[in-house]
Amino acid sequence: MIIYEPPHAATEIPVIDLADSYSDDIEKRRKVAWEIHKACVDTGFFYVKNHSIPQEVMDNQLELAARFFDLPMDEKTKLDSVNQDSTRGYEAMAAQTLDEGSPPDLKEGYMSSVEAGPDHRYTKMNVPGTGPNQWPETFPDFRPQYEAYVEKTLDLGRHLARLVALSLDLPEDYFDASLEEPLHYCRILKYPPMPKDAAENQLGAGAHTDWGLLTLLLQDDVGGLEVRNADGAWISAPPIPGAYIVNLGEMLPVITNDRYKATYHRVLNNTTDKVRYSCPTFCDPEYFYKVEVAPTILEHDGHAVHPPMTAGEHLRAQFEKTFGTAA
Ligand SMILES: O=C(O)CCC(=O)C(=O)O
Ligand SMILES: [Fe+2]
Repeated sequence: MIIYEPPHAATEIPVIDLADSYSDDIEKRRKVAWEIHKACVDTGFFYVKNHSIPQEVMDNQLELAARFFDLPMDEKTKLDSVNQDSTRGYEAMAAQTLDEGSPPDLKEGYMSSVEAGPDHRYTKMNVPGTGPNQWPETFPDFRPQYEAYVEKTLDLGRHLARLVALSLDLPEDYFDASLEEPLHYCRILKYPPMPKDAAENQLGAGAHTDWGLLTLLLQDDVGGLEVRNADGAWISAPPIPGAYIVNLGEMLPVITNDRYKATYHRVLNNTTDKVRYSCPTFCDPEYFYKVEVAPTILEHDGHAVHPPMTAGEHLRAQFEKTFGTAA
């Protein structure tokens, strides 16, 4: 049983070594899960090292991002996400405002999600916001490399979800079925150096929380990510070579009756002359999975703090909270 304790205000983000989490020895896996438990309660953010993704794969993905953003503008705008209603594709500079009421974010992006062609069950069931991805025709290597990268991060997401399950005294496979075909989103982002004439409170990415289950963030060596701790102070999440940053989305407070945090974060690219590239993968349960308080938590608390919703409804509600129902 997990008793509620108020979180400590973290001054730095913990680094969790995943090596033992791949062990056959359950006690070793539990120890790693306990580290994850503490990080989820205190910060909602942690680094993982000794994970399953080779350095070369990480480097190649950031290089792929740079090559994509170097495509001629008319090639990128052919893939503009505003051309269809599934939010997949190219996101022009300053097209998104993650912190409502702030000036637009100083970033350019591209996003892929579940490849839902005419035969996909989501298409047949008229799931909102679904559809095929938009891949650049003049860059044929892009799609296979991008898709292979997504698969690797989703595998890491599944592994981390097993540790999160253990960290909540749940069966290790608690999330497995929901993550067989995750409702994932994978983005590449390009942040130019912050311009001198940026508007007040105009950032690379405005302060926001993520919406789903787990986010796995790959960032280059430029830095600029900041995370808000339990005291409301912003602490920096500098690049650590070889490590991923993992953070919890808004589904985990629902599952844990608010024990685990979906933490605010933001990006400033304050270096004078370097572009920053990053690649977050949002690993979320499939559309119809019921996001609800976990049985171990319910047993202890006797009630659910948040109403249950399907993963799809939850993401839609988060989207509308951020962009309004008109979006
Ligand atoms: O680029 C980053 O470091 C963070 C991006 C992010 O927080 C997001 O896309 O949700
Ligand atoms: Fe985020």
